[in-house]
Amino acid sequence: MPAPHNHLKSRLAKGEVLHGCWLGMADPYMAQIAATAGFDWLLIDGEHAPNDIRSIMAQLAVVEPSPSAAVVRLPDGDAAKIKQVLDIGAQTILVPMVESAEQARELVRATRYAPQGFRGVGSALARASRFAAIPDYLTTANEQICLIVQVETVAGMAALDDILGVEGVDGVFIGPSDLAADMGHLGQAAHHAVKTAVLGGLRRIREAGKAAGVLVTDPAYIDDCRTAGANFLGVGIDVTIFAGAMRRLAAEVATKKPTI
Ligand SMILES: O=C(O)C(=O)C[C@H](O)[C@@H](O)CO
Repeated sequence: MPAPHNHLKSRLAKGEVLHGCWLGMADPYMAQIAATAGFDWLLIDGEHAPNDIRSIMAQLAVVEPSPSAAVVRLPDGDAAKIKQVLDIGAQTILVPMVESAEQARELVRATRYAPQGFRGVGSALARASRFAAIPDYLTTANEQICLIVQVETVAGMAALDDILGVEGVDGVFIGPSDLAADMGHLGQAAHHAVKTAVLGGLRRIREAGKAAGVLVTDPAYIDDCRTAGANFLGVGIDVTIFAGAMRRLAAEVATKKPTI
Protein backbone atom coordinates (compact mmCIF):
# COMPACT_ATOMS: atom_id res chain seq x y z
CA MET A 1 0.00 0.00 0.00
CA PRO A 2 1.71 3.24 -1.15
CA ALA A 3 1.61 6.80 0.14
CA PRO A 4 -1.65 8.60 -0.77
CA HIS A 5 -1.69 9.79 -4.38
CA ASN A 6 -1.19 13.56 -4.62
CA HIS A 7 -3.96 14.48 -7.04
CA LEU A 8 -3.11 18.18 -6.85
CA LYS A 9 0.45 17.47 -7.99
CA SER A 10 -0.83 15.42 -10.92
CA ARG A 11 -3.41 18.02 -11.97
CA LEU A 12 -0.91 20.87 -11.80
CA ALA A 13 1.60 18.85 -13.82
CA LYS A 14 -1.06 18.40 -16.52
CA GLY A 15 -1.46 22.16 -16.64
CA GLU A 16 -4.96 22.30 -15.19
CA VAL A 17 -5.91 25.76 -13.94
CA LEU A 18 -6.78 25.25 -10.28
CA HIS A 19 -8.28 27.94 -8.07
CA GLY A 20 -7.76 28.12 -4.34
CA CYS A 21 -8.24 30.14 -1.20
CA TRP A 22 -5.90 31.12 1.62
CA LEU A 23 -6.89 29.91 5.09
CA GLY A 24 -5.67 32.33 7.74
CA MET A 25 -8.26 31.75 10.47
CA ALA A 26 -5.99 29.06 11.93
CA ASP A 27 -9.06 27.08 12.97
CA PRO A 28 -10.29 23.64 11.84
CA TYR A 29 -13.94 24.68 12.15
CA MET A 30 -13.41 27.53 9.67
CA ALA A 31 -11.30 25.24 7.48
CA GLN A 32 -14.12 22.72 7.35
CA ILE A 33 -16.54 25.46 6.31
CA ALA A 34 -14.11 26.54 3.58
CA ALA A 35 -13.83 22.90 2.45
CA THR A 36 -17.54 22.94 1.58
CA ALA A 37 -17.11 25.84 -0.85
CA GLY A 38 -15.71 23.83 -3.77
CA PHE A 39 -12.22 25.30 -4.26
CA ASP A 40 -9.69 23.09 -6.01
CA TRP A 41 -7.25 23.70 -3.17
CA LEU A 42 -7.08 25.40 0.21
CA LEU A 43 -3.82 26.76 1.60
CA ILE A 44 -3.25 26.52 5.35
CA ASP A 45 -0.99 29.48 6.03
CA GLY A 46 1.81 28.78 8.47
CA GLU A 47 3.66 31.98 7.55
CA HIS A 48 1.27 34.86 8.28
CA ALA A 49 -1.54 33.14 10.21
CA PRO A 50 -1.27 32.17 13.93
CA ASN A 51 -0.81 28.49 13.11
CA ASP A 52 1.33 25.88 14.82
CA ILE A 53 1.97 22.23 13.98
CA ARG A 54 -1.16 21.09 15.85
CA SER A 55 -3.50 23.65 14.32
CA ILE A 56 -2.12 22.82 10.87
CA MET A 57 -2.68 19.11 11.51
CA ALA A 58 -6.26 19.73 12.68
CA GLN A 59 -6.99 21.70 9.50
CA LEU A 60 -5.38 19.02 7.32
CA ALA A 61 -7.65 16.45 8.93
CA VAL A 62 -10.84 18.29 7.99
CA VAL A 63 -9.77 19.40 4.50
CA GLU A 64 -8.37 16.06 3.30
CA PRO A 65 -11.74 14.26 3.08
CA SER A 66 -13.16 17.14 0.99
CA PRO A 67 -12.84 17.73 -2.77
CA SER A 68 -10.36 20.52 -1.98
CA ALA A 69 -6.67 19.58 -1.90
CA ALA A 70 -4.76 20.76 1.18
CA VAL A 71 -1.64 22.88 0.79
CA VAL A 72 0.54 24.03 3.69
CA ARG A 73 2.70 27.15 3.60
CA LEU A 74 5.65 27.05 5.96
CA PRO A 75 7.01 30.14 7.73
CA ASP A 76 10.39 29.59 6.11
CA GLY A 77 12.53 26.91 4.48
CA ASP A 78 13.80 25.34 7.67
CA ALA A 79 14.33 21.62 7.05
CA ALA A 80 13.10 20.64 10.52
CA LYS A 81 9.81 22.46 9.99
CA ILE A 82 9.45 20.82 6.58
CA LYS A 83 10.02 17.43 8.21
CA GLN A 84 7.32 18.12 10.82
CA VAL A 85 4.77 19.32 8.27
CA LEU A 86 5.37 16.33 6.01
CA ASP A 87 5.15 13.96 8.97
CA ILE A 88 1.71 15.31 9.95
CA GLY A 89 0.55 14.50 6.43
CA ALA A 90 1.02 17.52 4.17
CA GLN A 91 1.96 16.44 0.65
CA THR A 92 1.90 19.85 -1.08
CA ILE A 93 3.94 22.58 0.56
CA LEU A 94 4.67 26.20 -0.27
CA VAL A 95 7.95 27.69 0.94
CA PRO A 96 8.36 31.48 0.99
CA MET A 97 11.31 33.72 0.14
CA VAL A 98 13.31 31.50 -2.21
CA GLU A 99 16.03 33.46 -4.00
CA SER A 100 18.41 30.95 -5.57
CA ALA A 101 18.64 27.58 -7.28
CA GLU A 102 20.92 26.40 -4.47
CA GLN A 103 18.22 27.21 -1.91
CA ALA A 104 15.63 25.44 -4.06
CA ARG A 105 17.82 22.32 -4.37
CA GLU A 106 18.21 22.16 -0.60
CA LEU A 107 14.45 22.46 -0.18
CA VAL A 108 13.91 19.57 -2.59
CA ARG A 109 16.33 17.44 -0.60
CA ALA A 110 14.58 18.38 2.66
CA THR A 111 11.33 16.94 1.28
CA ARG A 112 12.80 13.65 0.09
CA TYR A 113 13.89 10.53 1.92
CA ALA A 114 17.32 9.16 1.04
CA PRO A 115 18.85 8.73 -1.41
CA GLN A 116 17.11 11.69 -3.09
CA GLY A 117 17.30 13.77 0.06
CA PHE A 118 17.70 13.94 3.81
CA ARG A 119 14.14 14.00 5.18
CA GLY A 120 14.31 12.51 8.65
CA VAL A 121 12.71 9.11 9.07
CA GLY A 122 9.93 9.05 11.66
CA SER A 123 7.14 7.38 9.71
CA ALA A 124 6.54 4.84 12.48
CA LEU A 125 4.79 7.54 14.51
CA ALA A 126 3.75 9.89 11.71
CA ARG A 127 0.24 10.74 10.66
CA ALA A 128 1.56 10.83 7.09
CA SER A 129 2.03 7.05 7.09
CA ARG A 130 -1.22 6.68 9.02
CA PHE A 131 0.99 5.66 11.97
CA ALA A 132 2.72 2.94 9.98
CA ALA A 133 -0.58 1.61 8.61
CA ILE A 134 0.87 2.38 5.16
CA PRO A 135 3.68 -0.18 5.03
CA ASP A 136 5.26 1.17 1.83
CA TYR A 137 5.16 4.82 2.89
CA LEU A 138 8.94 5.29 3.11
CA THR A 139 9.59 4.00 -0.40
CA THR A 140 6.65 5.76 -2.06
CA ALA A 141 6.38 9.12 -0.24
CA ASN A 142 8.96 11.04 -2.30
CA GLU A 143 6.96 10.78 -5.52
CA GLN A 144 3.86 12.26 -3.93
CA ILE A 145 5.50 15.39 -2.55
CA CYS A 146 4.65 18.60 -4.40
CA LEU A 147 7.06 21.45 -3.65
CA ILE A 148 6.10 24.95 -4.70
CA VAL A 149 8.61 27.70 -3.93
CA GLN A 150 7.82 31.37 -3.57
CA VAL A 151 9.78 33.89 -5.53
CA GLU A 152 8.93 37.31 -4.14
CA THR A 153 12.02 39.50 -4.16
CA VAL A 154 14.01 41.26 -6.86
CA ALA A 155 16.85 38.81 -6.27
CA GLY A 156 14.49 35.87 -6.56
CA MET A 157 13.07 37.13 -9.84
CA ALA A 158 16.58 37.55 -11.18
CA ALA A 159 17.25 33.89 -10.33
CA LEU A 160 13.89 32.64 -11.60
CA ASP A 161 15.23 30.76 -14.62
CA ASP A 162 17.84 28.99 -12.45
CA ILE A 163 15.17 28.10 -9.87
CA LEU A 164 12.92 26.77 -12.61
CA GLY A 165 15.72 24.46 -13.70
CA VAL A 166 15.84 22.69 -10.35
CA GLU A 167 14.49 19.12 -10.51
CA GLY A 168 11.92 18.52 -7.81
CA VAL A 169 10.54 22.05 -7.83
CA ASP A 170 7.01 21.44 -9.05
CA GLY A 171 5.94 25.05 -9.15
CA VAL A 172 6.91 28.62 -8.50
CA PHE A 173 4.56 31.02 -6.76
CA ILE A 174 5.11 34.73 -7.18
CA GLY A 175 4.20 36.76 -4.10
CA PRO A 176 2.94 40.12 -5.30
CA SER A 177 2.85 41.76 -1.86
CA ASP A 178 6.40 40.94 -0.88
CA LEU A 179 7.69 41.54 -4.38
CA ALA A 180 6.05 44.98 -4.35
CA ALA A 181 7.77 45.77 -1.05
CA ASP A 182 11.15 44.69 -2.36
CA MET A 183 10.62 46.70 -5.55
CA GLY A 184 10.01 49.82 -3.48
CA HIS A 185 6.22 49.79 -3.81
CA LEU A 186 5.24 48.64 -0.32
CA GLY A 187 1.50 47.97 -0.11
CA GLN A 188 1.06 48.36 -3.88
CA ALA A 189 0.88 44.79 -5.22
CA ALA A 190 -1.04 46.08 -8.25
CA HIS A 191 1.49 48.83 -9.07
CA HIS A 192 2.18 48.80 -12.79
CA ALA A 193 5.82 47.81 -12.37
CA VAL A 194 4.92 45.05 -9.90
CA LYS A 195 2.10 43.72 -12.07
CA THR A 196 4.39 43.66 -15.09
CA ALA A 197 6.94 41.66 -13.12
CA VAL A 198 4.29 39.28 -11.77
CA LEU A 199 2.70 38.60 -15.16
CA GLY A 200 6.05 38.21 -16.89
CA GLY A 201 7.18 35.80 -14.19
CA LEU A 202 4.01 33.72 -14.51
CA ARG A 203 4.56 33.43 -18.26
CA ARG A 204 8.17 32.29 -17.75
CA ILE A 205 7.12 29.71 -15.16
CA ARG A 206 4.52 28.14 -17.46
CA GLU A 207 6.93 28.23 -20.40
CA ALA A 208 9.28 26.19 -18.21
CA GLY A 209 6.51 23.64 -17.72
CA LYS A 210 6.06 24.24 -14.02
CA ALA A 211 2.98 25.21 -12.03
CA ALA A 212 2.64 28.99 -11.87
CA GLY A 213 1.21 30.30 -8.64
CA VAL A 214 0.00 33.65 -7.42
CA LEU A 215 -2.47 35.13 -4.95
CA VAL A 216 -4.46 38.15 -6.03
CA THR A 217 -8.00 39.07 -5.05
CA ASP A 218 -8.96 41.75 -7.57
CA PRO A 219 -11.09 40.14 -10.32
CA ALA A 220 -9.33 41.98 -13.16
CA TYR A 221 -5.90 41.10 -11.75
CA ILE A 222 -7.04 37.47 -11.40
CA ASP A 223 -8.04 37.44 -15.07
CA ASP A 224 -4.70 38.94 -16.09
CA CYS A 225 -2.80 36.34 -14.07
CA ARG A 226 -4.89 33.54 -15.59
CA THR A 227 -4.20 34.91 -19.07
CA ALA A 228 -0.48 35.07 -18.24
CA GLY A 229 -0.59 31.36 -17.40
CA ALA A 230 -1.22 31.15 -13.67
CA ASN A 231 -2.60 27.71 -12.89
CA PHE A 232 -2.15 27.60 -9.11
CA LEU A 233 -4.34 30.64 -8.71
CA GLY A 234 -5.20 31.93 -5.25
CA VAL A 235 -8.27 34.15 -5.50
CA GLY A 236 -9.20 34.90 -1.91
CA ILE A 237 -8.30 34.95 1.77
CA ASP A 238 -10.80 33.68 4.34
CA VAL A 239 -9.88 36.36 6.88
CA THR A 240 -10.33 39.16 4.34
CA ILE A 241 -13.62 37.73 3.10
CA PHE A 242 -14.99 37.31 6.64
CA ALA A 243 -13.82 40.70 7.90
CA GLY A 244 -15.22 42.45 4.85
CA ALA A 245 -18.60 40.77 5.11
CA MET A 246 -18.90 41.57 8.81
CA ARG A 247 -17.98 45.24 8.28
CA ARG A 248 -20.41 45.60 5.36
CA LEU A 249 -23.26 44.12 7.39
CA ALA A 250 -22.52 46.33 10.38
CA ALA A 251 -22.38 49.38 8.14
CA GLU A 252 -25.66 48.45 6.45
CA VAL A 253 -27.57 48.16 9.72
CA ALA A 254 -25.93 51.28 11.04
CA THR A 255 -27.51 53.23 8.19
CA LYS A 256 -30.91 51.77 9.06
CA LYS A 257 -30.82 52.46 12.81
CA PRO A 258 -33.99 54.37 13.81
CA THR A 259 -33.22 57.88 14.94
CA ILE A 260 -34.25 58.26 18.61
O1 LIG B 1 3.80 38.20 -1.16
C1 LIG B 1 2.64 37.81 -1.30
O2 LIG B 1 1.72 38.41 -1.91
C2 LIG B 1 2.31 36.50 -0.71
O3 LIG B 1 3.19 35.70 -0.48
C3 LIG B 1 0.90 36.30 -0.27
C4 LIG B 1 0.75 37.00 1.05
O4 LIG B 1 1.64 36.42 1.99
C5 LIG B 1 -0.67 36.84 1.55
O5 LIG B 1 -0.68 36.96 2.93
C6 LIG B 1 -1.58 37.88 0.95
O6 LIG B 1 -1.08 39.17 1.17
